[in-house]
Amino acid sequence: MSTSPQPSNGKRAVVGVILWRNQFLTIRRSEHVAAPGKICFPGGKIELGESEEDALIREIQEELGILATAGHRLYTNVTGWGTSVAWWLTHIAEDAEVQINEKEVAHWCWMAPATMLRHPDLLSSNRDFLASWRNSVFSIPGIAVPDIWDDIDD
Ligand SMILES: Nc1nc2c([nH]c(=O)n2[C@@H]2O[C@H](COP(=O)(O)OP(=O)(O)OP(=O)(O)O)[C@@H](O)[C@H]2O)c(=O)[nH]1
Repeated sequence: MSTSPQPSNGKRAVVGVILWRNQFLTIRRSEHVAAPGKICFPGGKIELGESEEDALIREIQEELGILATAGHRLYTNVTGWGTSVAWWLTHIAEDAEVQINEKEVAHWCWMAPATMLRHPDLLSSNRDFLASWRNSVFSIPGIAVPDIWDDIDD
């Protein structure tokens, strides 16, 4: 767990890290939301009085039309724009059928960590999450940091 030096603006968000065969479930944000077209994990803002777990499950249902379960919190940071983000290991059923909400999500896919880290459209705060994982600030059960990352600058 890490605390970033940026001050928080009081906004809180939660993000779901969903794994399948050494890949993460990633979305491309739609053109109608903040940070349009950026690549990131599913998630969103935590409403007043809502727990991180409830917000996580609600956001994944809204964006992907699937029922998720919260595993545990992997990491927290504060984005460059002041939002406090909780990053949760999250589980979905093997046979879950994703149906994206096109107002919020343009596309989804499974993406290898190194591909995500190198992606030109990656949401910048996700680079911090991936770099911190790579630097063993936290571990993600079920997946090892890929060796190929030795070649990538962070
Ligand atoms: N969904 C998502 N948000 C992320 C990620 N990483 C990250 O820093 N965030 C930040 O978490 C916050 C949640 O953003 P969001 O725009 O997805 O939330 P939302 O759907 O509730 O927004 P809205 O209701 O205003 O449309 C934003 O500040 C966003 O930049 C990520 O991987 N996925």
